[in-house]
Amino acid sequence: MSYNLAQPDPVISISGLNVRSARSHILKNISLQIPRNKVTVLLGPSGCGKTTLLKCLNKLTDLYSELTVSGHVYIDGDDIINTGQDLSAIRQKMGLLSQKPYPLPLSIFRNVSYGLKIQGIRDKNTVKAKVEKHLREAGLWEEVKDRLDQPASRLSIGQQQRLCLARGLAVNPEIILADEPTSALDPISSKKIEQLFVKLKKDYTIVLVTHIMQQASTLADHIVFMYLGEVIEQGTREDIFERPKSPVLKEFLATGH
Ligand SMILES: Nc1ncnc2c1ncn2[C@@H]1O[C@H](COP(=O)(O)OP(=O)(O)OP(=O)(O)O)[C@@H](O)[C@H]1O
Repeated sequence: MSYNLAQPDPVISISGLNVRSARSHILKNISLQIPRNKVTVLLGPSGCGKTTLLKCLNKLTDLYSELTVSGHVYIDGDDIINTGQDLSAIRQKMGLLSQKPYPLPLSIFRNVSYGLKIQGIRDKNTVKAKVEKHLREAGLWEEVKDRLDQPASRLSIGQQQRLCLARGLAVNPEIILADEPTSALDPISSKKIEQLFVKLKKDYTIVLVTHIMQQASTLADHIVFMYLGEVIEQGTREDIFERPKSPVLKEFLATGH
């Protein structure tokens, strides 16, 4: 499957992005476009900067005073790196899924309604309908519909990860950022998350960090291969897996690191 990488309206456009710590140059002059309603996979060996790049997209880098970020990250045309814009408004555009699920210490229902509250939705019937909608989107409704008032902590880890996805979707994001979201999950739960991503890209733009090649080759529309803080190659999965150009990508495909 091929598509035009140079979309007229990429949801995220990055140019000249650099991240430095006192000791190292972590991201080196990254320029990249992330297409709308596609799955973009950030692929590369451990330590190449995938998570740092993901953190730049929702300004989580602000939490690390040791990091200096320069350059531009445009989300829907707004440069979030050089803006006085309210951070929570920027972050509301994005749902974040991390390696391990972190449900709130609340019931299953309230984990999802929490996201609705953030948006000021309080009408009881609307909240109920939206909680069901997002649990369905996250493929969890059938498993939890009879125990919505139970603590989220009683769910399996795979179910908790889908609950966190539902909670993220309840904030009505445009973009889902996922940092190795299946790394703590068993193969069946991992498969479920992968299948959800394929469905969700119809309505959301997904940026997924993984070093699992199988996952990249099943899910990705667009793959960005990173190495030592640089984008080395990007393209469709055919470009990356069948026609790799650079020696480091060839080596990574052959050895996994
Ligand atoms: N807050 C920080 N301070 C200093 N160095 C950092 C910081 N965060 C990340 N780094 C360094 O930046 C480099 C890239 O880290 P990052 O976590 O982005 O890599 P990654 O590709 O996601 O790796 P992995 O696949 O192992 O999670 C690493 O060398 C890491 O030690």
